[in-house]
Amino acid sequence: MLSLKHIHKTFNPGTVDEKVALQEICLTLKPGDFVTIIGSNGAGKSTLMNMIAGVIFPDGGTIEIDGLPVNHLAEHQRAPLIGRVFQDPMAGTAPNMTIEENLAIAYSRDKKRTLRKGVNRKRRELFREYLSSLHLGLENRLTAKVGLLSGGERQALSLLMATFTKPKVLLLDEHTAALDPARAQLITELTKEIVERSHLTTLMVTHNMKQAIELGNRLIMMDKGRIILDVPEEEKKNLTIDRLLSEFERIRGEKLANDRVMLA
Ligand SMILES: Nc1ncnc2c1ncn2[C@@H]1O[C@H](COP(=O)(O)OP(=O)(O)OP(=O)(O)O)[C@@H](O)[C@H]1O
Repeated sequence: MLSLKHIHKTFNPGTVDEKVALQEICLTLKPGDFVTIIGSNGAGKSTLMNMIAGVIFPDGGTIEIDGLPVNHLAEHQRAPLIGRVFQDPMAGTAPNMTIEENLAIAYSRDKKRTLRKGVNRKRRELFREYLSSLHLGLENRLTAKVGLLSGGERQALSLLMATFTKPKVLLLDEHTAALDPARAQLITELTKEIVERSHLTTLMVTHNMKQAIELGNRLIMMDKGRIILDVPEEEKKNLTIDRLLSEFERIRGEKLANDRVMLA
């Protein structure tokens, strides 16, 4: 479903600011795989997500989504294939538009131009049904401006919008990190529910090791632009934070000096 082969990226090559962000990344996800990604600051996690989304392009290597080579497709050309939720709850929705208008945009993402009709009665019913799956009562607030929603409500809506059209790949970029613990837990549970229900192929970046262990069927750890650990489903079931930390120490020969990663 998602295949990355020998991906390299160096920012500002040949200058004093040269930075190798990704090196020799090879990663294949089967349909329905839910992979969590952890790693220290600057490990290359966001660069990897941006590369899959088409925000930045690799210097070398190939990216395929659902068998389609996408290396040279721009972000908007890949958009029908990809759902993405960012850390900032404000990032995925338009604050001055209503809930139903936001949903209408998400709904039309993979439709032909002729089918883009905005909101009608049939769609409103569909939106209500989808919103009620969030258990937040948003189905009764279809005409409320999104800017009025709380951070947690808005992130739940972003998640719904990103997954509405069942994208080939779902990218979750620390999407619970900006929420208080209760809201983060709610969004974590919704994520699990939606990903499982729609069998979505998912990559989730998180700094929370507990969350990385609990969610998904595979875990990868990145460091200095490389994948340094890839834990498959069976091993992941017995994984603990202590084991992850000692694996990091074993591979790197040093302790993981990163408070944000330790927060779990
Ligand atoms: N546009 C850019 N120009 C120059 N350097 C960049 C750019 N984007 C990222 N980098 C550098 O590439 C490296 C990888 O950054 P990236 O944001 O992917 O790390 P990350 O694992 O997401 O880190 P964090 O957990 O801190 O968000 C870092 O050293 C970063 O400074």
